[in-house]
Amino acid sequence: MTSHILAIDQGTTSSRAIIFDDNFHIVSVAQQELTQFFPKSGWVEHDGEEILRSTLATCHKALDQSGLQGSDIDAIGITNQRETTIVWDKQTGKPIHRAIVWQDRRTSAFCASLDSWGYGPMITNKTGLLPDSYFSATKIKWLLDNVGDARKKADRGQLLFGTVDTFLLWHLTGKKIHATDATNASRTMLYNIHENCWDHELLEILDIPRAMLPEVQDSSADFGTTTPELFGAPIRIGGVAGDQQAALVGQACFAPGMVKSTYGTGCFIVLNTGEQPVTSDNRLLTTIGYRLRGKTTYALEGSIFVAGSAVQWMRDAMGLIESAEQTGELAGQADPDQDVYLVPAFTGLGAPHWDGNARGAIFGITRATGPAELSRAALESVCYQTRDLLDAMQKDWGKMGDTVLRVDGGMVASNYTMQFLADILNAPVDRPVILETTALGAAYLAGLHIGMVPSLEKISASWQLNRQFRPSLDDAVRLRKYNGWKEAVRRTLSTG
Ligand SMILES: Nc1ncnc2c1ncn2[C@@H]1O[C@H](COP(=O)(O)OP(=O)(O)O)[C@@H](O)[C@H]1O
Ligand SMILES: O=P(O)(O)OC[C@H](O)CO
Repeated sequence: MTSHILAIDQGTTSSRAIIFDDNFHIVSVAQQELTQFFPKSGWVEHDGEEILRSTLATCHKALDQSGLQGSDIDAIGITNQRETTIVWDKQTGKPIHRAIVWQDRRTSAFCASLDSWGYGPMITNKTGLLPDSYFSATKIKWLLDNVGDARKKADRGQLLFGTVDTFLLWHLTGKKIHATDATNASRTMLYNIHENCWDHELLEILDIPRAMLPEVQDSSADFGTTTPELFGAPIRIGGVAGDQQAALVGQACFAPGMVKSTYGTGCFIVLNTGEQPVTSDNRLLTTIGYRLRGKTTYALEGSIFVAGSAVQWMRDAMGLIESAEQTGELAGQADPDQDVYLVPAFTGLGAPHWDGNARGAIFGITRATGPAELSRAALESVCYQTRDLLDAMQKDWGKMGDTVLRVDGGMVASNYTMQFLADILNAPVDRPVILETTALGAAYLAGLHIGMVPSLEKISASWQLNRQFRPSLDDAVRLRKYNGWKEAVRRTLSTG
């Protein structure tokens, strides 16, 4: 009989559930968009209960569409938007506040203080990260300091913290399992990635009770079973990883030097650096790529906060397009003589600038500029930022000469964007057959745990190319365009 794995991919834009068969072919997909709340400039929130509801709804829908029962599913793998912070009441399971999303900048000033108090190098040494509001730690502190009697309750052990994986695990297992995996833990700015444990000094500085934190497991491990009433039968949960690390697994980037870039709401480039963590001199993050059988594989990561969300902004806030797909077609019609640049610093700029105070800007508009030029500028901005990060990685890692970038995520459906990416990088870009690599990675992790996937080698052998985009832009044009981008960024930085 065929085996099946249900992958839950709880992303920033939407919750998705995907059922894979034992050849890791997709059997069914269900998706539900998530409400985005922007209560103040630079603040971004989600409703934790909506995250749970939409996740369960998509799981049920994927099961219905496939004609399968809960008892036909051998294991669940969970992957999630990372850093997004939920604090909930242990008794009721209800969040004490909306989830503070990874993009939220409300703790920027406090992070700048951490830096000015001299904690920056210690934080980087221990966690591989920089003191930035992107990560969970200062979001937890904000919740404890600003929500009613949260601090008192936390001190009494009545509150729990989790990233989205942990919150889902808690509810899927009937409030039994309070756990996360090493990849998610490595994004909290509270986890010592070298010693593989929560760091007491950081917890003390941020005044966060240790008892709120989940147990940290391998990415492929026993995460408990779902309560029988949810899907009609208990299902084992065998894999958990943050979405960017799950994509690293789904893209089979297992050898040091292999690199993937995922274009969803944001864009995240992750380079496998093997068993040794590499410290960046160029403001990239050192993070955990995956932890299997107690062995940690490290990665260097560059994080861009706005990728597909620039396209969403064009659609929802500006009303310039009706659907995301339209941007590619419009970009192809844009006037080649107009050098229009969009720097989408809607919530600051991530790597390698880390400027939380920068805000978006458009340069080079004339009376003739319209939706076509703006669409092109939005799509190209993602490619320029990828080049910024790969240049930084090249400096840190130094061995990226013939690296081929493996891409995935919603935005890589755009041929225009992928061709421009290859052009501006002057390097090939490989798009795989399965674009749902994040979910695929979570399914592989669950499959490894239950023995359905024998080895990482087997995963590598299964990776299939859909299309390779090869650079075809004239060198002089590439240089002119990229220099124009760098100038646009320079003028956008809050320090500039
Ligand atoms: N054809 C397309 N062209 C450009 N952008 C696209 C296209 N299709 C989807 N997107 C963008 O990709 C994002 C969705 O990607 P997805 O991987 O589902 O995101 P997430 O995992 O962050 O929820 C959206 O922001 C959307 O605007
Ligand atoms: O939801 P995504 O796919 O944009 O990913 C969000 C990242 O995990 C944030 O670090």
